[in-house]
Amino acid sequence: MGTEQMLPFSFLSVVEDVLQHQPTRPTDINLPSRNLEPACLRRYEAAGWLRKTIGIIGGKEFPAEPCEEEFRVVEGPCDSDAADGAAALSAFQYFENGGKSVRIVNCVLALKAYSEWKDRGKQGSWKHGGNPKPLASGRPFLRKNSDSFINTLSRNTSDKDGWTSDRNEGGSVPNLNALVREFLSDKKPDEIPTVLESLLSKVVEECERRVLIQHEMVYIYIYACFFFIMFSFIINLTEFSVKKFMEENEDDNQHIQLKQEECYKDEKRRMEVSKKQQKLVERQHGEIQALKIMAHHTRSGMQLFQKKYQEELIYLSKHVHSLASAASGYQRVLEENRKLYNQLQDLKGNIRVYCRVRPFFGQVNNAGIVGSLEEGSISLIIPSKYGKEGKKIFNFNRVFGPTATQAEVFADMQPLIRSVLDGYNVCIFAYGQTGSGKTHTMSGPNDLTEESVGVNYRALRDLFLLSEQRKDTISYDIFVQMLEIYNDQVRDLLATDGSNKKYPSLTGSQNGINVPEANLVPVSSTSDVLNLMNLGQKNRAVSATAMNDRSSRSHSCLTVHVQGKDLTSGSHLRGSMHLVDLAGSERVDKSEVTGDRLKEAQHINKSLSALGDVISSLAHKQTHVPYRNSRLTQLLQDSLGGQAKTLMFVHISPEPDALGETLSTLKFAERVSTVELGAARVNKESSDVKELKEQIANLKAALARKEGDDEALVLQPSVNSSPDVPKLKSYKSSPTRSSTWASGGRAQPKDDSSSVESQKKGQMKLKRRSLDLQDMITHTPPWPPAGNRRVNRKEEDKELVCGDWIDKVIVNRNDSLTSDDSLVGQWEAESKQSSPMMSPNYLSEPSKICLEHSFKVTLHKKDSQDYDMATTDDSDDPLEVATSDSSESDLHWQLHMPKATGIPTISGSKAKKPTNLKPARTPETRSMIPSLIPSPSRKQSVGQTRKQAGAIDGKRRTGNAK
Ligand SMILES: Nc1ncnc2c1ncn2[C@@H]1O[C@H](COP(=O)(O)OP(=O)(O)OP(=O)(O)O)[C@@H](O)[C@H]1O
Repeated sequence: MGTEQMLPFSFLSVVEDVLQHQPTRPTDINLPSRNLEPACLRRYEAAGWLRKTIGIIGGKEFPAEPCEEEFRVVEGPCDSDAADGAAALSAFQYFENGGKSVRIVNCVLALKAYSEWKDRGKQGSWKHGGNPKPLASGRPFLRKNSDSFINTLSRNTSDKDGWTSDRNEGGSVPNLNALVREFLSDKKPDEIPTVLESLLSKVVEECERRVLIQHEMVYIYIYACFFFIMFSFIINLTEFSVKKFMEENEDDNQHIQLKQEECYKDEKRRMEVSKKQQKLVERQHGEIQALKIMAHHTRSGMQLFQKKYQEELIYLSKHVHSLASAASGYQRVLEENRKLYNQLQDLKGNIRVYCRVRPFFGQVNNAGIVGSLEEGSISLIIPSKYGKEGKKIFNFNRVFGPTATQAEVFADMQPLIRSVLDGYNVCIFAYGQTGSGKTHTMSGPNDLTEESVGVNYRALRDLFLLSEQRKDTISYDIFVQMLEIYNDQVRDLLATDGSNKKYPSLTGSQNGINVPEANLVPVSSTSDVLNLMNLGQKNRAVSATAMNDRSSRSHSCLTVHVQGKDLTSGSHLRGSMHLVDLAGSERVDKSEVTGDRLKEAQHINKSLSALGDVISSLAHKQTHVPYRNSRLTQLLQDSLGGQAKTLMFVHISPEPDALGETLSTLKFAERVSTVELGAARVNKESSDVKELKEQIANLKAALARKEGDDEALVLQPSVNSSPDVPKLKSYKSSPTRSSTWASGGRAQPKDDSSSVESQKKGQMKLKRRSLDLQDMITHTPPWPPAGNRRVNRKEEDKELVCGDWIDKVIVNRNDSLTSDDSLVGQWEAESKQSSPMMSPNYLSEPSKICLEHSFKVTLHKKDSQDYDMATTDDSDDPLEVATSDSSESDLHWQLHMPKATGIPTISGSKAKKPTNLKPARTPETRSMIPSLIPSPSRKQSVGQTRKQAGAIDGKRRTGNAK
């Protein structure tokens, strides 16, 4: 029992198996595994029991996997329980793996398993040796678990009913009793004990074997289960681990995925960024390319531009060069223009006017009434009380501001001064109200320095310099006179004897010397000049002390006379220069003075207004210029008309309270600047001319002497009976005068202010002067005395002809016949009174006219060229003939007169009359020339002309009487 209980199988089954496995008894399904052959299986198969033999259990073939078939045969080695167990295990595994049915052949354990499976009511079929039936579909009968299987086996072993019922149910398997009977039925009784014994022993053996096998199986199962469990555990564990790992990894994966996604996104972003960058790079590349192209273009453009620029630069440099040369040319042209302008001025004889503004006393930067200063203009700021408020502009040749230095002022007038050495007469006078700086400009301030010396000193220094430079070609003699005009009286400032000598009337110019009686001092150096200036200032100061500082109320005149001799040609030239410092131009009413001061002011006014009148007459080209209205104009006569170059320095004060005076000063100066004096003439004559002139002078002197002798016989009583007539001064040099100085002078025609009485006196003078001239001819040195004689003769002639002073006027070749005739008439009227020889009656005599005609013809022939020039140019020889004592007309006169007259006596004297009858190209003489031309029209009109002349003369005398 115990064994049974212990055994996992039933004894009966063992018996049954032993019985069944008897080789003698065939069985359809009992396939002893030990001897089961494949042929047996095939037989089963052929019987339809097996659909397919899957494998051979026993270690050779084993179904590794479930097949598609419904039935299966699991055949084990069947030689041991272990093999059965293994087969069963295979079957279980088969089910486990999803197999649908199994047929286990000759497998005890499998049978037991079937039994257990049956007990559970599982569906399916289990055939052991029976006809196989198809199993219904369903779950496998065995559990997966090995432990449960083992338990099942244990239970099945003790469960006999299950087995039986199964057998019964099948009906095909005989029970043990039947088996035993069947086994014993064919045995003999005597064999039974042995058979039983052997059967028993077989059963025991079988039992023992099975127990053994069962034990082994148990162990094997235990091990197997253990391993299985372990394996399952490991597998589960592995699965778990794998799952866990998978789960864990899932996070990681998610993380990684996220990261990857992020990375992907980053990558994507990076890709996008890189794409963008790529695009940017591409774009920039494109731009760079474009820039490169542009740079290339620019470079080529630049090169082109550079090339063009260089070309232009070259062109420009050429242009600039040409411009520079043009500019320098322009400068030259400007300079040339300036020179031409000056020449034009010279030709026109315009009085040049320079304006100088004195500094505002005590206020350095105060311009006062001066608005603006330019080179040639000045504007004054005019307040309303002086009329129209605003700026008034005055134009002059030059304007010097308060800062202008003495040197600058002198530089501009230097050429003018130098022309003195070329034989011109020059007059520079300073005009302006008291205190405006006239003396400062002309002489300089009281404390003289090298810089502050005035134009007087500078002019003389310049003259010395130039004369020194020219000494190889021209030898110069320079003389100086200093005169003062105070209260219309001339005084010699260079008198050394303190005589304070006055010259109430001026007798006329002698060789440009208006006051021959005054000291004429030779100078050869600047120190000489300074000494003389000092002397002049001293004399002036003496007078000033005596006469209550009259320096500003007198005109002072420094006259420089220059005589030059060309050492090569022998020609002579003569120039003079008046440097005049006028008295203040302020009005009398303003100064509110009385007594002597009033008288002084009146004289100043008179002289300045006479100056104004002269200038006005010159400006209006009037035929009559009233030079003799004042000593001042008389003194400046040579320099204010005809041949001189004249410069006026107008001075103004910038102080507002001087505005009225400044305005009138500037207006006057502006008027002066419009005056045309006619072209300046150089006082130059060749040695031949000089010689001839001397001869003329000699002849004239002889004629005059002869004439004088004749007249003396006639007029002796009347001359002697005229004690009032002043004795004519001889033209001998003063003690200080140079021995070389030509004291001969040109007699100026008298102006219309002279009275008829003076004409009579002139006749007296004529006689006396003729005597004097004879003296001079006898006693004076060859050249200057000759000139002297000539000039005196000429002067005498003029006086004889005119009998009165005829003011010098501008030469105007367009003067109308009427004016010519009027002048002729005037002359005739005057000459009628002055001398019977000059009367129209005399002129009308046929023989005299014939004489005149022959003279004129000769003169005309000889001087035709000159005369022609005279008709086209104001600065022609006839003017020289008319106005200059170096005139060549004298020469012709000398040359032709003897031929014409045959005797150089009174007829010659009379023959001079036609000279005075020249038409008024210059009223003095030029006017006479046409009258001598045998023009029918002119001749026809002689009577008429004379009538007109008589009428005008009547008028004039009336005027003179006034
Ligand atoms: N350009 C100048 N620069 C400096 N000082 C000057 C200038 N002009 C004139 N003066 C000064 O002004 C003062 C008056 O000048 P100045 O005596 O020359 O005037 P004036 O017109 O000659 O007067 P008057 O008619 O009374 O002789 C002097 O002291 C002189 O030095």
